[in-house]
Amino acid sequence: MSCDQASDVCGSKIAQGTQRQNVEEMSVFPKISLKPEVADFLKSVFVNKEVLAAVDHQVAECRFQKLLTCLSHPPSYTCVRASTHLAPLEEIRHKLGEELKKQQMCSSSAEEVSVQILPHPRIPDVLLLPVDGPRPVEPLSSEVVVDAQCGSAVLRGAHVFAPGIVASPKFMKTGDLVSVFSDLEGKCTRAATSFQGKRVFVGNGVAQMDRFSLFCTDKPAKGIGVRMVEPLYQSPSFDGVLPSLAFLQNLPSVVVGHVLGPRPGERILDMCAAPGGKTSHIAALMGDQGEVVALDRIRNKIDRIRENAQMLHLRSITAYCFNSTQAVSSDPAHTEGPPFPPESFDRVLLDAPCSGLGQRPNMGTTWGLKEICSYQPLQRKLFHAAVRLLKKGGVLVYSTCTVTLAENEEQVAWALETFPCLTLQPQEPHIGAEGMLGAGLSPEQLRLLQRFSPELSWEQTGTTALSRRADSDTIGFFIAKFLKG
Ligand SMILES: C[S@@+](CC[C@H](N)C(=O)[O-])C[C@H]1O[C@@H](n2cnc3c(N)ncnc32)[C@H](O)[C@@H]1O
Repeated sequence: MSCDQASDVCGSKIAQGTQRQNVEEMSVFPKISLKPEVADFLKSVFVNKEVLAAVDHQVAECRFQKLLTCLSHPPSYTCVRASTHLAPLEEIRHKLGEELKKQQMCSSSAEEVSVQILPHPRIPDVLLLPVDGPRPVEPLSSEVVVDAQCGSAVLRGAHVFAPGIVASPKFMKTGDLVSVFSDLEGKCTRAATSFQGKRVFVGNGVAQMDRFSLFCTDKPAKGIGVRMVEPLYQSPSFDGVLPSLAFLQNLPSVVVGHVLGPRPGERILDMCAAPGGKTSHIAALMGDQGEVVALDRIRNKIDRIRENAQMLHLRSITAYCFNSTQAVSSDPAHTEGPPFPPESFDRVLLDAPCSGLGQRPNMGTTWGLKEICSYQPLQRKLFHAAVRLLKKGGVLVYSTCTVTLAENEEQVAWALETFPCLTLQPQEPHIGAEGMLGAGLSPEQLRLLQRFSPELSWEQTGTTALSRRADSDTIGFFIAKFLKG
């Protein structure tokens, strides 16, 4: 079934004319490009037996097709976590508005930049900035090609950084107006002068360096390579804007901190912490009173955790490079650094390494099924350590930024069976959808889970109230909260 056909099937549920118009308006990019084996696997997730017992085959297929479409598009809001441990929300909102106005004045397309900043109606430290797009921008004849990661960053408001550029016109000079294209499959040869492969247009900008500085010197080029003046999706660039007060973070990630519910004076473990977005949120929610232990296996990522803690003036965070699967010690006297004795922590966050298939915008991945399916065993090893390190009566939050059942609902079903001491808990706030059918969980259990599923509201984007749209048009994400009895 084609995407249009799938849309038509869903259209029977709502006003069809409006829906078709919105789907077309929003679908400026092709669906996320996946290896056929990965596309088949994902389809089997969204069109599974339990789902088919509850809804029509075409409805399930439609949800899957919409997922593929919305993954390649950016969410419609930029989410900023405000440092309310340092200043009141209104003050931060005002300062941010002033800073972004200054940015506007420096931009050549000043009048087009939106500075609307909305407080989230239910989350006290969230500010939302609507993303304007897709805008009617015409491509030019001069083309710069960037890698897919850089292309995704541009769609979320960034300028083009020089290391992301893979091709440029032969005689490109500083100040030239250029169109920027994202190389979807990573097939463009570095330093090429043109590229005809699979690519998408992400906007127009002004070259900040010539071709020679990009490709013909010994030193790798640094800094902004193209300053975007007409991005397809317009949202402010946060590079260096109020670094201690405004932290860019996806909305579901901010929800994780609140769901964990840390209290001043507690001892908290963040098992997979880098770059420290959630670690710093936890410390801020505790008013920097207590101890937040942050572990990550990758040494150079530990510096990022420390830098973020310093930038946000948080002293209660201690970061260690450590493999969290080994974080339980048999020596009860060893309490300083990792490994720790069992039952050392009041709350544990397991924001697990995952296949990342909820990230947006993501125009394509070259990963095969082997990579996509490699995370479940690692997540289970980490889960074992998490449960042992948690005190009785303590809270464990498990989260991922992916959409598979294997890494989400199936992990919950496995955890409930493996650890009889765990019970699922309600989440506050609960602004996402409930868990997905397919892992044998009961309706009550599914209601306790929080799955951010942008595909569920994709066609309603044009008509839904702003705050509801911000809650639903997010990255794909999953949260489960357990109590250890
Ligand atoms: C989803 S990211 C964490 C994002 C982070 N919680 C945040 O909000 O900024 C997963 C992290 O797990 C780390 N990781 C993977 N395996 C690990 C292990 N065995 N022990 C500790 N960290 C691990 C990765 O290096 C990666 O930084």
